Amino acid sequence: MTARIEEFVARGVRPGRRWRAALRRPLAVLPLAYLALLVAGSVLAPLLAPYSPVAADLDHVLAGPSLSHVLGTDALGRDVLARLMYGGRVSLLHAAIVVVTVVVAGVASGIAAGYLDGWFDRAFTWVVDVLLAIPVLMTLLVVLAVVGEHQTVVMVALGVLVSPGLARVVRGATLAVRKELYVAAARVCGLPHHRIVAAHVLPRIAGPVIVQVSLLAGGALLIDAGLSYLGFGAQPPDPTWGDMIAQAASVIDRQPWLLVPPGVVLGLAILAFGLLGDAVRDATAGHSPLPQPARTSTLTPCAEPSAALLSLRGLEVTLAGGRVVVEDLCLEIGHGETVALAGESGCGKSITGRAILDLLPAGGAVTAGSFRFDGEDLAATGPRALRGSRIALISQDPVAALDPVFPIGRQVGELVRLRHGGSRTSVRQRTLQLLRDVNLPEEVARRYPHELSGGMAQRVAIAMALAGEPSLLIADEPTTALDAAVQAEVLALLGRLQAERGMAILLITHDWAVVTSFCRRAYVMYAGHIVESGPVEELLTRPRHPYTEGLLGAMPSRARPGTRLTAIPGSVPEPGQWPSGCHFAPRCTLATPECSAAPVPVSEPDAGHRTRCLHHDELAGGERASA
Ligand SMILES: Nc1ncnc2c1ncn2[C@@H]1O[C@H](COP(=O)(O)OP(=O)(O)OP(=O)(O)O)[C@@H](O)[C@H]1O
Repeated sequence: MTARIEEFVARGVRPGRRWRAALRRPLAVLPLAYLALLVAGSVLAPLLAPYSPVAADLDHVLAGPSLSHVLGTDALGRDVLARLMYGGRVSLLHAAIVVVTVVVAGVASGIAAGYLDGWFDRAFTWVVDVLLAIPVLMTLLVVLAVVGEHQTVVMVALGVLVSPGLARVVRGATLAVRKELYVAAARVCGLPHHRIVAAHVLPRIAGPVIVQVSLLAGGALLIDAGLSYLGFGAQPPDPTWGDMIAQAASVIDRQPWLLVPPGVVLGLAILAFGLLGDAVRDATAGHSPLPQPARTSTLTPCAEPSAALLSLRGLEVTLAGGRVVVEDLCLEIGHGETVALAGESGCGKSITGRAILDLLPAGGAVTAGSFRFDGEDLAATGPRALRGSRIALISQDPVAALDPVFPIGRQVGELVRLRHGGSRTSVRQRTLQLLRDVNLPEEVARRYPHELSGGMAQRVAIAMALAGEPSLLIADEPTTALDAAVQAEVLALLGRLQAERGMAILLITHDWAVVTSFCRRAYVMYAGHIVESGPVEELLTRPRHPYTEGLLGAMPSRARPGTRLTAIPGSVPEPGQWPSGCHFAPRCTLATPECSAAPVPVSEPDAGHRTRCLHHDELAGGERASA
């Protein structure tokens, strides 16, 4: 727990502060200043250089540093300082072309592959593997032989050849960020992909990208100098640093000093890029993502219309590896109704909620069933279009659903702007109103997620869910992580908002105390099946399934003084290990051979009260429950 809090704190350190602190260190200031000096000297060379880079002074060839030639002259009496400044224009421009190419080819493709996943990612991995197998230098020599005179093309080719390495890094970082709960939350809220990438993915991967790019920039300078040294670079009389080194090498026995200026300038430039990368790495340390992916679903057309807000019929959900985790699930929620989906851990409650939002784990899909929302059959489009606007989600871990690097006001405001548009002032007003609606003070807008308590974070999550004015809110264990007092406050808040806005709520929980205090109707789920459903009052007084009866028997609030709480023997079987027929049969005291012989049909012994039990008559009246 402590580690988790520390993780949140570390992740929540304000990025602006971290960057400013990192860039104030000498190891960042000095390289930055040096690179700025190089760029300024090169760009302003026509104004600042003391001589023309090609003006020969044959009376002063191979001269050492003097007042007239600060860095001396070369074999043709040309001023070394002037040639260094003009040479920087070519060398730095070439490095910039390589960097831009790498960023466009490597970063863009890496983000696309990591974010989109699926076939694009597979194709990307294949192409990157092929490109990585190509020897860079050999290929570059071939390019030089073909288009050697077009230095820009050569540099673009170099950029393309070295970009797969960066693309792989970017893909990995994006893949990790994509699995963060707050990215899933942003998708639930209906943010378009480009906005999610810009707001949540790019800031998180910027650190590793800048580190890689700074190292590549140094590498590009070195390769450019190498090519010039070999005579493949910009042709004389235009100076380049590599060409100056080559000329200095040819007269090293007569004037060794000539090697010093271009060698030192180039070496320090490469070192500066490396140090800058280190500073950025330090500035971005402490960001470690968590997993949680998603996939689309397929639905069949609804057989009959339904007046309910949400109607699921015969839903089957299969996860990666072909594991069926939800089977033949039927569920209805009326407009403005509060319904519970209750059951032990591992029964498939959360997966059902995620199927409704089309947010299943990678490899998961709805493999059978139909889905109708507000009279609309979603067989063709799936529920994705409803996310955020018509259906919203709040989860058990609200802090993880908030982006740690942005203040709350910005995160809520982003959704308000998306849903309602309008001026900055109106977005701000709506944002503050939403915070007030969930009983939070306005100053929370300036806070970061790690500065909130669990209850406050859950209120923020509720405010974000409300931004789209949804008709249905799926609340997945919204109070499990909170203490009893805060739990009651959050439930009271949900109840008030539900009454004020006429919003339906599907409350996923294993806590019967929450079900009884908050919901009118409940569905009881066991091992992928809905085993019983009906009004909460009836379920409490006359359970029609032994599983519901067992759960109620374990409720401390129903225990009689002097009696022991009852517990259901055994545990929920894993998907794939479900028994045939009734999934509960091995744990059931009423089980007979017929229970395991064939799938148990759903029957409706009382109006609106359904059960998947052959022996429900033996439970009717709650005799056993009260015995
Ligand atoms: N991301 C996932 N990858 C693989 N299997 C999963 C994943 N999420 C859930 N499952 C499996 O699906 C089944 C149902 O899980 P689900 O989370 O829906 O249960 P639950 O009833 O909501 O329990 P809990 O209250 O503990 O979340 C479990 O067997 C679980 O192991």
